[in-house]
Order: sequence, then C-alpha cells, then structure tokens
Amino acid sequence: MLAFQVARSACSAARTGKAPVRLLLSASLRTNAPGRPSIRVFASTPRHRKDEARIRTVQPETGTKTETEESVKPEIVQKEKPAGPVKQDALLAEQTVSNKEQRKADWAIIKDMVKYLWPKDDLGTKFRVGLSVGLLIGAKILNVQVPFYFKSIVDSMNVDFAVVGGTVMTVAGATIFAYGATRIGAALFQEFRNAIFASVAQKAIRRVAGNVFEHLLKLDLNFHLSRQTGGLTRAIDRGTKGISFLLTSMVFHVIPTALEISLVCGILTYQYGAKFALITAATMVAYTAFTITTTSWRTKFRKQANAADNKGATVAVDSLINYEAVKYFNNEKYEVGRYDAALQSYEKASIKVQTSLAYLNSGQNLIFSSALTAMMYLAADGVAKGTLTVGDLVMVNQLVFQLSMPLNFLGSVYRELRQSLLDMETLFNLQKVNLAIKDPPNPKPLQLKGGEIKFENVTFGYRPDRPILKNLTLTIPAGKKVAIVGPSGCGKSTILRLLFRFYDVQEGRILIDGQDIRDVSMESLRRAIGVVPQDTPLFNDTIEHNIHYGDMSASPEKVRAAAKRARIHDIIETLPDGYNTMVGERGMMISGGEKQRLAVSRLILKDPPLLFFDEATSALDTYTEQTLLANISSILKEKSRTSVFVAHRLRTIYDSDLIIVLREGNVAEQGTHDKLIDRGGVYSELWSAQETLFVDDAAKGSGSGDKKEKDGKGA
Ligand SMILES: Nc1ncnc2c1ncn2[C@@H]1O[C@H](COP(=O)(O)OP(=O)(O)OP(=O)(O)O)[C@@H](O)[C@H]1O
Repeated sequence: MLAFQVARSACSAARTGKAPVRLLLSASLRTNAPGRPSIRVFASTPRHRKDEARIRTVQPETGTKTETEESVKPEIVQKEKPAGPVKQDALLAEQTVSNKEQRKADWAIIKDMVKYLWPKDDLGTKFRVGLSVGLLIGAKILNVQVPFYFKSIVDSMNVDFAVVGGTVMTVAGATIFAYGATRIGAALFQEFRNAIFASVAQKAIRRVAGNVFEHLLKLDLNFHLSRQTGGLTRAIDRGTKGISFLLTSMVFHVIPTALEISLVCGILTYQYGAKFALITAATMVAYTAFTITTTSWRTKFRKQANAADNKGATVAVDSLINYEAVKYFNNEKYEVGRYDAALQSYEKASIKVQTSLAYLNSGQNLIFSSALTAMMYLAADGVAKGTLTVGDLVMVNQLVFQLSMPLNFLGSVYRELRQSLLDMETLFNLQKVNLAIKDPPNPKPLQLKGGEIKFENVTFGYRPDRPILKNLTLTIPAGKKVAIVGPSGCGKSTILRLLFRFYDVQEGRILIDGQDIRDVSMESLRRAIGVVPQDTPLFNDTIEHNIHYGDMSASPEKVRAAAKRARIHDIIETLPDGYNTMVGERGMMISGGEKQRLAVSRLILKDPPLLFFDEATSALDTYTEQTLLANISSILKEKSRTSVFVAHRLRTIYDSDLIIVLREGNVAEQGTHDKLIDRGGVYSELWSAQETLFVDDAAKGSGSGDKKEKDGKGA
C-alpha cells in the first residue's frame, strides 16, 4: 500500500506543482531580451505562443531583423524522474530515435494535420482555409506592387520642377496614394487572414486535446501511477500549441515564403534579366542551407538548456511541495544549493544558445548583405550605363528587402516547426498508448443476483517478480458484512483494486454472482461497486460538488440527506460558507476525518449494491467512528448489500458476518469473531495485542473509548 500511496502522492504533488512550475519558469529561468526597443514580428503567432516567440529588433540602418532572444522551451514532456536503470535506458532509447524514423513520424503528423486543414465533411473550415489562402495571395500580390509604385514615384520626382512646372500632386499624387493604399491593403488582408484562420486552428486544438483527454481517462491506473500528472498536462498543453503553430506555419509561412520568393525572382528576371535572378536564387540556396545546418547544430544547446530548465523547475517544485519537510529539518540551504546547481547548468547552456544565435545571425546577415551589395552594384552600373533609371535602383533594393522578412522567418520557423512536431509527436503518442484493461467485445452488463464475490485461485503482482496474491481463493457471501484484516502490505487493498478492474489478475478469476468480471462491461461493474478509499480523492471545489460527485443527477436535498447520514452535515452547517466551502487542492483545507465522511456521503449518494470501506474511518475519533459505523450498519440493513471492510482496528469490524485474515497473499484463517478468538490463531493474537493497548490507553485516560467497549460488545 505504501508504494501505491507514494506513487499517488507523487501524482498529486505533480498536479499541485503545476502552477509553481510555470511561475518559476517565467520568473527566474527565462532570460529577457536586451533592453533596447524591439518589435514583435510574429504577427500570426497565436496569443499564447507570443510569449515564447523570439523578439526580433528592427535595425534602423538596414531594416533587417535580427534574432535577439529565444525563449528556451522546456523539454517536450516533463519526463518522469528516472527511477532506475530501466527508465534511464528507456529515455536514452527515446533520444536515439534515428533521423529517418523521426522524419517518418514528422510526416505522419503533417499528414494528420492536413486532415484538420481540409476536413472531409466540414465546408465551413474548407471555406475559411480557402479564404485565408486567397487573402494571403492578395496580400502578397499587393506587397510586390509597393516597389513598383516606389520606383515610379522616384522616377517621376527625378525632374526639374522649375522647368517642367506642376506640383507633387499633379506629378506623382496618384502614385503616392496608390503606394499608401497598397500598403494598407496588404496589411488589412494579412489581419483578416489571421482572424479568419483562427477558428481553423482552434477547432483542431479542441478536437485533438479532447480526444487525448478522453483517452487518458480510459487508460488504466498503472499508467497514471507511473506518470507525473504535471508531465501529462504539459504534454497536452505543448502539443496543442504545436498544432496551432504547425497549421499556421504550413499555411502562412511555408506557402507564402515560397510564393514571395518565386514572385520576386520572377519580377527580377522579367524586369532586369538573368543576372539578378541568378544572384537571388544563389542567395536563397546559401541562406537556406546555412540556416538549416546551423539550426540543427544549435538544437543540442537548446536541448541542454531545456533539460537544465526542467531540472531547475523540478527541484524548485519538489522543495516547495515539501515545504514542511524542508522546515522540519532546517534544510533550506541544501534546497537553495540544489536549485542553484540547476540554475548554473541553465546559465551555461543559455550562454551557448545566445552565442550560437549570434553566429547564426551574423552568417545570415553576411549572406544577405553580400547579395544586396552585388545587386546594388549591378543596378548602379545599369544606371551609369543608362540602361536603368534611379527608380530601378530603388526598386531592386526594395524587392530584395522584401525577401528579407520571409528569409528571416525561415530560420525561426524551421526550428519552431521541429519543436512543434516533437511536442505533437508526444501528444499523438499518448493517444496510441494501448488500453491494458478493456471491455470484452460486445460486453454484457453485470447481472446482480445477491452480490456474491468469489476469488478463485487468484495470483497477482504489480511486478511479475513480486507476487502479492498467491493462488488466493475466498468467497464473500451475498448480502453479508465481511471484513478483511491482516498485516500492512499483505494485499488487502489490492483485492479491491482487482475487483474494480484497475488491474487484471495474472492467474485465476474473480466472479460476481457467477460472472467473470472480465466478461461484463466495466461500466456496469464499476457502477455496482462503491468505494470509500484509504486516501479520499477530492476535487478542488466546494463540499457540495464533492458530495454531488457520487451521483451528478441527485438533488441538493439528497446531497444534504447523504451528508446527514455520514454525520458531516452539522459540521458543514457551522462552516462560514456551508456547503459552498472550498475543500482545497486534494482536500487539504479540511480535516482528515471530514474528508473521510465526505467520502462516505458520496458513497451513500451513489447507493451501490457492493460496498467497500478501505480503512474508511481510520482518521476519526472513537466516538465519531462508532456513530458513523452505526449509521453505515443501518444503511447496510436497509437493502441487502454485500459490504467489505478493510481494517486494522479490529474493534471496528469484530461484528462482521465473516472475518477473513490474510497473510502473505493468502487466507490464513476465516470465520466469525468468536470462532477466530476460540481458534487462538493470528486473529486472536492481533485482537489480544490491540485490546491490551486499548485497556492501557483507557487506564491512562488518553483513550476516548470507555471500559465497556473493552470486549468489543459494547460498541
Ligand atoms: N501500484 C503498485 N505498484 C507496485 N507495488 C504496489 C502497488 N500498489 C501496492 N503495491 C505493493 O503491493 C503490496 C500490497 O499492497 P496493498 O495496498 O494491497 O496492501 P494493504 O494490505 O492494503 O496494506 P495497508 O494495510 O498498509 O493498507 C504492498 O507491498 C505495496 O507496496
């Protein structure tokens, strides 16, 4: 049970830790752009991604944009801390996936995404995509008109106004207005395009995220216990951001860059001949090749920074979650040291990221500026020879500059695209995780006749090398109150988990009223079983909601009636917010005893025929425990129900119809209390030991029970 609880609290801790992770990431791990004025140019980047998009500064002298900062995104999924060699191997294996396989996976995702861009039965989406592409083409065509007007304005200005006469209005007024209108038109087209496309990306995100979430809820307990919940939600979060980026960049970056480059090359060839086109084409090839190779080389620095970033977040979150433990043992310095070590690795990796970025930017600038110089020389030469006008010189300059924007995007889009594909792969892989526990084909619902539960030669272990139940055979008779007792870790809670089909048995079978639980639908099986677990899982919501969870269709009156029966109503009424009191994350804002009673209320509301109480009253004082147990007994008597009580304190179960004593994964003995006492076996020894303690406590006055209860009969 301990391992189960540890794993469970790890999950919950990860959940609790989600907010701090983000807080710390943004507050202390991210470096900011240098303090000079910067313009964000990821105009089409969705809002949530903007924070992560690099900031580029427009250099006033040249107009070219230079990457100045990259947000270092944490690793694709916050991976579970490697718990041993097996997991580390798995992680290594994950990292060494061959490039070929990676490309295959990338293409599979892109193909999948095309389905969202052009869904079969969704005319609306098709229309939006079509319209966005139309607007995009319109914007690009308008954009390439701008240099033409500019050339025309420069040429028409290149006259002696004193000789020719006229004003700016008569000479170039129309062209200047056309120039302005074209620029405005291009900008408007781009904004409309973004607005229209937004719903396509958001719809895709909703569908994928919904499917993944549904799948996650279907996965078995083992999957959830071995993953960090924080990591899972992060995978969904990052994967869905990836979807938006991939769709947006597929439509707005890849296609338009290609379109713009072709248009500019075409115009240069048509207007000024092959030399210009050749230089443009050579620049494109050199720029692209340099960007792609340098980006691939830089990726490892980013990965290192991401890993350090994750480590820092994990350390910080772990320390904050275990705040009390840190304080109990005065280990603040140790924790700060651990955190600083992670920050130091991050610092080193970030410096590499920045320096390699400077190299990338310089190389890109060198290639681009060399091409620009060559073109300007050719154009100036043309002007000198009289084959070109000054306007032509300006137009060449403008056209080439127009290329700088898509080219600059190329580097960032390429890298972001790779990252998005990785994020999405993790997300899509989650959907592929097989369900270990599933319904049989055409399952029948469980037919309850009385509620007899039988374990027949059941062998089960969470790990194959450590069996917990060994050829266990037991019968829980229909309509009876049965107790399962035994030393800690002997498999009492495991019996419940198997019955609920959180896991399937490795050998043997479990029958309810003669039906193998693997042959009936899980929905009907789980509907028939009610559980008050050892550690009550509560939602961070109101008390009302948490009780209501037992039956979402129940009326508020029923909720209150259930609370009364679980002896929690009066306490709730005394709280300032009554039933609207928030219970806090994992119910941390209410006491352990209150949590258990909420769990009992929930069970009463669910009203199932088979009831399981796994140490359900362990956090209560003796008086409240006895009263609650009396209430539970009266509920059991109302209808014929089979109930199973797992308990350590034998005084809470001594009156059961049958007591099963487990030891080392098997039944050591069974019978009624009196029979087992007479037998003088394990139960009798346990009973005597507990009674001695109880009497001692009572004598010292520290126990809350009275002497009358000593033999158990007065309870
Ligand atoms: N998910 C798990 N993975 C691996 N081992 C587990 C898992 N859950 C429980 N165990 C182990 O299985 C054994 C039986 O656990 P179980 O919870 O059934 O014990 P229990 O009899 O209910 O104990 P307790 O009385 O302390 O609650 C324990 O040794 C426990 O550490």
